[in-house]
Amino acid sequence: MLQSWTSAQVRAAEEPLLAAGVPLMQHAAFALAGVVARVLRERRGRVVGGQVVLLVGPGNNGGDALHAGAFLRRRGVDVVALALAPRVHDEGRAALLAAGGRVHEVTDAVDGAARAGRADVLVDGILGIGTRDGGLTGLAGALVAALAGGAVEGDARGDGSRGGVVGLGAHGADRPAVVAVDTPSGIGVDDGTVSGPVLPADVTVTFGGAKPGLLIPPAAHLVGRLEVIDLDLPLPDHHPAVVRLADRDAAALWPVPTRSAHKYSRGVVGVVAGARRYPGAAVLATSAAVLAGVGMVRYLGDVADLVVARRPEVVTGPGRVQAWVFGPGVSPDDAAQRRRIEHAFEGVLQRGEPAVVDAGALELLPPTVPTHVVLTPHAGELARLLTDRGHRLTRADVEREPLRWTRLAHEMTGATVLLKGHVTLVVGAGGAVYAQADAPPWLATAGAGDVLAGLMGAMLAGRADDVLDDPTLTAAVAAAAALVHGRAAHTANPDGPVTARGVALALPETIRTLLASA
Ligand SMILES: NC(=O)C1=CN([C@@H]2O[C@H](COP(=O)(O)OP(=O)(O)OC[C@H]3O[C@@H](n4cnc5c(N)ncnc54)[C@H](OP(=O)(O)O)[C@@H]3O)[C@@H](O)[C@H]2O)[C@@H](O)CC1
Ligand SMILES: Nc1ncnc2c1ncn2[C@@H]1O[C@H](COP(=O)(O)OP(=O)(O)O)[C@@H](O)[C@H]1O
Ligand SMILES: [K+]
Repeated sequence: MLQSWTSAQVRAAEEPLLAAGVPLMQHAAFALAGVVARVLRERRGRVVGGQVVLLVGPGNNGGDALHAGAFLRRRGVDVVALALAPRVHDEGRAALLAAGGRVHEVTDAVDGAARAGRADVLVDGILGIGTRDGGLTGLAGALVAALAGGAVEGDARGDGSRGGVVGLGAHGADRPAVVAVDTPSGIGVDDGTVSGPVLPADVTVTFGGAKPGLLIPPAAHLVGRLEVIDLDLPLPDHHPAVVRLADRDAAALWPVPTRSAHKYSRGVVGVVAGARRYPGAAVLATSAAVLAGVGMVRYLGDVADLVVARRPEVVTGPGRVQAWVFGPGVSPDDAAQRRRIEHAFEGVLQRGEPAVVDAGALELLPPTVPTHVVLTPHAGELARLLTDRGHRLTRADVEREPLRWTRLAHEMTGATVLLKGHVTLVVGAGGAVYAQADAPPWLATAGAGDVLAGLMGAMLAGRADDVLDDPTLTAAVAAAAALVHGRAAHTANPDGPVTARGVALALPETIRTLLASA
């Protein structure tokens, strides 16, 4: 499990250690230097003679970079610090100079970007957890915009004149590798927002514990490989701000049948999905539930013949269920499906049956529901859900601030809310937040959401009693389902195209491997 803490939580945790004289910056800088040396070795085969440029801001983040530069200098690395503020960390600056490094005061963004572009490794020590709202501005902003965007020199100067391209470009062995100190500078450290230029990192070396913005999009896309340096900070272990589950966490949440299990004790999942116009969604959702392993799958809808032809294990017609899946391939103006879902919601509200509410069923949601109801919108559906409740939003608004709007949807509806995307966010009881990044982009394909809904329904059916006993469990189960879904896409076809059906078919093998790894 990867846990993360807000800037305020990290500051509170470091306070007693700093008061006791623990040299946290030295520890952080030493570890940072180790990572930079490793990156130099990966790129050039050796550390000695490597060219490192430090981008140094006004605070302790810059101090980390300067001290790391001093350590690297002693290992024979050529280190130049580009000071991007009138004053940089005094001790760090002195340490770098004493070790034979150089400090260059930058006054011109284009000149700074040109110097930075020549490095083997660029260390981004402009801002860390001291970042105020608004992202990078001024000289640092212009320099990073030039580097990150491949901007034309004149653009970076802001004077309209044209010159050579100084940007890093998207790829290429010639561009410097970027190592971010604590966070890529300029991101919203606590919420993952990006409101100005940010240098995308190849590696982010974060201290004490991860920060929420490193896990939440859009900033999460700029982090590269994340390395967490443990500084033994007394962080509130039971109250991380955002969590990312690992395989073993998902395995521990999986409903594994005991020897005495029978099909009813393992759980029945009821699926209200599909229509004559969208029959495939019913097949995919029921298939995923069957293949994820559940006592029984009960299908309610108009395409029962097709579902049974494709999945003979499925039973049709009403009866008892332990958990529901509502909505894949359902249009809210389909009167028969609407009636079935509204009727089933009575069980959800009265008997506490957990439910996954997807696609067309999102529009049939009662005003408020318990947390054992999981909404699974994509960004467009979340925008519509909140617009219907008085917040006019577009898909782009949701993509800019996914945590904010997922949280609001949880607060307004009471449901556990899972926002689908490259990073899948879940906000549940008590405001717990999960951010899963397990899926390849190949998973962005029609029907993949139907598979997620069916798979999650199977998990909830298997743990229906536990979910009722422990309201916090629903969000964890939803996050685990997202993890398994992403892993199944990798299993279906590592690094290549996948179909939703292929992802469903990969579930048994994925779950077996997951349980074996625990
Ligand atoms: N926690 C730990 O355990 C450890 C933490 N360590 C390190 O300390 C780092 C935090 O250092 P920090 O507190 O000095 O803040 P930092 O991010 O360097 O920036 C502060 C300066 O930036 C300025 N500024 C802010 N926003 C701005 C903006 N948008 N645009 C322009 N300027 C802006 C701000 O100005 P002000 O708000 O004061 O006006 C202030 O001058 C942390 O990330 C980690 O690297 C390690 O050394 C040891 C272990
Ligand atoms: N860029 C991406 N990278 C990885 N997974 C993605 C990406 N975009 C979407 N996904 C995943 O693909 C699935 C798509 O679901 P959804 O949008 O509901 O499609 P459908 O309704 O066609 O089934 C979700 O699980 C989502 O998390
Ligand atoms: K930084």
